Amino acid sequence: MSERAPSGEGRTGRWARARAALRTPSAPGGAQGAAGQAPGPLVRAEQLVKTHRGEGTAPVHAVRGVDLNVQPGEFVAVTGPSGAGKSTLLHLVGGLQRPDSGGLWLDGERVDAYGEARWALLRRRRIGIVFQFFNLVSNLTVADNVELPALLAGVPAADARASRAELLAELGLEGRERSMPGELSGGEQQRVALARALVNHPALLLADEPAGSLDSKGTREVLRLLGRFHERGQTILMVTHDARTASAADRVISFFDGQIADDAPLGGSRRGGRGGVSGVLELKE
Ligand SMILES: Nc1ncnc2c1ncn2[C@@H]1O[C@H](COP(=O)(O)OP(=O)(O)OP(=O)(O)O)[C@@H](O)[C@H]1O
Repeated sequence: MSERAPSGEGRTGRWARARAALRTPSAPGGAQGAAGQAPGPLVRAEQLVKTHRGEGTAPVHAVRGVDLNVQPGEFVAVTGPSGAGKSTLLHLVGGLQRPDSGGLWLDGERVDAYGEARWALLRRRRIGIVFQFFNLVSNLTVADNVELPALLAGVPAADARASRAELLAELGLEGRERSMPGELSGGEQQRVALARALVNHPALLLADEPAGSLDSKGTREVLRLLGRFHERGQTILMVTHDARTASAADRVISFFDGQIADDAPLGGSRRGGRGGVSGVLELKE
């Protein structure tokens, strides 16, 4: 790819450019605030409400009036017990589900009323998502899985190939391009899923229990990689029920019964702990 740097700095340079692009003035109040102003939140939610209604079952009030700001470059974990509504919140932010009421802004643009087609475009260009069970396309090779979102976004095939090669090398998957997902370990599959989520250089990476089906070695590896991309400026919003996984983030939101019960930087005065991937690695060693 023509913009590849020769010295192994390819992705670092690209992340720096992605960060710079994020800060280019365009929308008032968004992450791209006017020159000289502090950037606004990349994600802003106001009074988000989502109730699941199934036929013949009682409505479930999964998200009950949530206000949330995620700043560019933050690594935020949403943690809480099973059924608290964490995944529903993540799905709302990623447009996989629509709120019943409330407002949602991404990069300063109001998106809660977007239809499916606009959301699909937005996700393709600006949002990467990793899921607990990887969700790779089982009959496509590793290479094709990673290139697919780039090709769908209209990236020329040669550039998609170059990005895929660069990411797979970075994620320790060189030589596995022709493998099928079923031939890989869980940890390897999650790394492929991470490559796929990052191939279009999304402004926002959403992760739903990214280590939820991995053993301790796979968990350490995935959290280390998330930490590495975060250090380069990647904004990450991750949900997990596991406090140790959450400690990889630098801000932890406790979610309980559809609402935010606590919101604090790890290592901040309220928690007194220490955030960051090195913290979780020590805990898991
Ligand atoms: N599509 C749906 N239809 C009906 N109820 C749903 C639906 N999705 C989630 N729920 C319910 O909404 C509540 C919140 O679910 P959600 O998956 O958001 O919680 P969670 O905190 O992510 O839980 P877990 O950690 O177990 O994944 C739960 O009671 C769940 O059963």
